[in-house]
Amino acid sequence: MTGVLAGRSALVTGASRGIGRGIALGLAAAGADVAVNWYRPPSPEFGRDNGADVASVVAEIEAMGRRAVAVEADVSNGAAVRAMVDEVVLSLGGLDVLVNSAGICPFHDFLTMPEELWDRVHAVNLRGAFLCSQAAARVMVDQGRGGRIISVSSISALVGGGQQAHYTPTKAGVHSLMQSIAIPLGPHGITCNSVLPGAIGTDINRDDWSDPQKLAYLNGRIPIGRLGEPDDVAGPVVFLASPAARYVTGAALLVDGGLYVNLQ
Ligand SMILES: NC(=O)C1=CN([C@@H]2O[C@H](COP(=O)(O)OP(=O)(O)OC[C@H]3O[C@@H](n4cnc5c(N)ncnc54)[C@H](O)[C@@H]3O)[C@@H](O)[C@H]2O)C=CC1
Ligand SMILES: C[C@H](O)[C@@H]1OC(=O)[C@H](O)[C@@H]1O
Repeated sequence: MTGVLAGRSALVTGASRGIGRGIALGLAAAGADVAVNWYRPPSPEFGRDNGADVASVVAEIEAMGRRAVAVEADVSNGAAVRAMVDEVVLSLGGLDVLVNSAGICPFHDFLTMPEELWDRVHAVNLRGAFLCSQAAARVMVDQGRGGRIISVSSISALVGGGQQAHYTPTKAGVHSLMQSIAIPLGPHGITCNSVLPGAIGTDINRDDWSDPQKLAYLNGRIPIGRLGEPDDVAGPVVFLASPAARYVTGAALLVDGGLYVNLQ
């Protein structure tokens, strides 16, 4: 889909690594200029510092001949999100595509789960998608040239996880958010959709997949025959961002190699 996004400006949250990084590179390969959101956690318990990672993503995008800008913000902080979107508009001259990819999943037992952990996972995954979507939509409406909002939900919007009682509701919520905002934004030519990745190899599941039995189980359930990679998610996101998807809104696209349908 080279060139289908030429002249468009995109913002990808959580783009310093993992799926967000893959999406940022995919959008740039399709012709978009890209703002790469990253986050510096207040302490290591909130995740690792992404300063070095984001510099390499910016460099890779610039090497493709596109403009790239790194924008730091905690997506759960409304003031920081609105300042980030203002900075993107100033740097790239507008905003046509938002991809909400920032997310966390600190695996935890249900019976001992602290309220604070529940709140943080919701703040980053769901409140963050709301804040970024609202700030971006305001810009898109003012610009008057339509737009695309795409959120990285999950197969976890459809199925449970024994260590994910805090996480799976946020992923169902993110998809529901896209459905609801598709209604007021449709008349402005702004489409709102979600992608639902299955099991994609990134930092978020590195510890969980260090159990060889779990890894073998997951591999065995995927009809396509392998775990996913960030680039597997980028293609469907580029499609949803492209003119070819102009009549797709409020939709959810499973990107899971068939994991969901393979019960037996
Ligand atoms: N890896 C997988 O199997 C799947 C992942 N997902 C979703 O994909 C998205 C990306 O996750 P991965 O790339 O897998 O994990 P990852 O851990 O590699 O990336 C997460 C990104 O979110 C950023 N982030 C975390 N907290 C943030 C905050 N408060 N503000 C801004 N950015 C923040 C991190 O800095 C990082 O760049 C998440 O929303 C996750 O829920 C969905 C389905 C499957
Ligand atoms: C973090 C998990 O391994 C991963 O995240 C998801 O959303 C998938 O459902 C997997 O559970």
